[in-house]
Amino acid sequence: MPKLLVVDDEAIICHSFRKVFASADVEVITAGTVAEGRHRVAADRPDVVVLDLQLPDGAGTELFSYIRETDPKRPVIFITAHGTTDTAIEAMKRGAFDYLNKPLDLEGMSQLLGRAFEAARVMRDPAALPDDPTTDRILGRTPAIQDMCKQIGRVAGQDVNVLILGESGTGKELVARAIYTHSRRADRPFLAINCAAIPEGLVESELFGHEPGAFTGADRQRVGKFEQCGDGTLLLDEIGDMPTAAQAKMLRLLQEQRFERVGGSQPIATRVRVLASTNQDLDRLIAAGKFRNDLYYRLKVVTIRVPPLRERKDDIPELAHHFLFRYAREAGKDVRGFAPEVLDLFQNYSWPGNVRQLENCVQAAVYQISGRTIHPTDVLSLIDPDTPQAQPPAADGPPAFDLVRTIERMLRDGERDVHARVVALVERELIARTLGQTNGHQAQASDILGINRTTLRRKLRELNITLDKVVTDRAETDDVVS
Ligand SMILES: Nc1ncnc2c1ncn2[C@@H]1O[C@H](COP(=O)(O)OP(=O)(O)OP(=O)(O)O)[C@@H](O)[C@H]1O
Repeated sequence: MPKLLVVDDEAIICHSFRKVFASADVEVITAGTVAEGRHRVAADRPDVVVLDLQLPDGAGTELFSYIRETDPKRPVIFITAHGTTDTAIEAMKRGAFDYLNKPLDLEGMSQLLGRAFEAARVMRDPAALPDDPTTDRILGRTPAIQDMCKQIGRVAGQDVNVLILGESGTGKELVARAIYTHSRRADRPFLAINCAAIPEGLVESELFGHEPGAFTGADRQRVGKFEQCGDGTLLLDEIGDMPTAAQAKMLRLLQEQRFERVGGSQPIATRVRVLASTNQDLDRLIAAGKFRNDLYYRLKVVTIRVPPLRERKDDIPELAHHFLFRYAREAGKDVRGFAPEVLDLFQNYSWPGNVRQLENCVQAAVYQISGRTIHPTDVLSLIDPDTPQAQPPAADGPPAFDLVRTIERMLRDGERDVHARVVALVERELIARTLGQTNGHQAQASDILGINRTTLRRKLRELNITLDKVVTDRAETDDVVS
């Protein structure tokens, strides 16, 4: 369970944090003085620290210095009272994660803490290359993924900026973390910013900070991610969505290793290593005038392409088992494996959402089943039925499953809900094959099956049956699906 240490002498503040995180599976530890805070940091090793600037036996910045010395990566958030913001900004320049103003806004506070826990997780759980037995490994043995890992190994130790390209869910963030983990900056911070998730007008300020009065609402100075990151690594996720003004500033930063805060005129030097990633086609964005060509050329000196899952299907069984064991452990369930038909189904599917979709599919199946084995009926509704590869086998193809073997296995594995699941398997097979015989003609299939068309359509939807050739006459198109 993640641990949060709150160092504040006001009981009401400590109480607010306990209340906000009561239901969030976060252990909240509190301390009222610098000395006690120091003890708690050493004894409890919290993931995130929230620190009041003014404590009875000294300044919060004293404790902050101690934390920076012992673990420079641990996110620290300051609580500032009126008039202490400048000190908080100074702390940000020395690498604090952020600061909260009193009185505390509970919603803003829980969002900020969520980001801090995520940053702590990313830095704590290093992403590793396949031959490294630790933590979040990049799994896969296909040549495509092995080549990618070799490339990561080659560039990680060099201090160059890297552009990571790949479809959504292919593992770009994992690649960025692996580069960081294997770099000389692994003991420095790793921060990520998603350019698509920040309102356009705020991206510049988020990255470079701003001076008071830089724009309406900028009443105080703000330190941006580049200053905050020090000599760490910054991932600019979804860089294709970076607004044009921020792109111009980024270009200058990459050329000169300097930037100015928004509304400021004093150049600030930076040593941050920049990793950028996108799932967009940057060439197309350049052609459309949405992305700067010169910035692209600066970024793409070292480019890593993360292959889509459909181009490395041989990795699917390993990934699927990895997610199965991970989520079975998380759910506290004794799920042991996949029926062979499931792996066939996975191999024949195109996975438009890539590894993330496979992960979500396995996770959902693990959570919803009651037995020890995942069967086709447990995953079919989780795979996009419109993708041709997800279709049931043709009527004249090999049998999709052996009914007797399947029933025997379910009983042997001590599975539950056996009746509903076997009936669904049989129904699916029967309907798919009947429609195969009628060449997709639903009216004829209803006649053969002896069920009305509305029921047939409902079953098609419930059982996720899609058809190669559905003969849809006008009357059928007008039917209402119940
Ligand atoms: N090769 C891999 N081995 C193990 N896990 C992987 C692999 N590739 C991706 N994953 C897992 O798949 C999920 C999605 O990966 P990630 O978030 O890195 O994708 P992404 O390309 O950054 O996605 P997006 O473009 O949507 O942000 C994560 O949980 C990640 O750990």
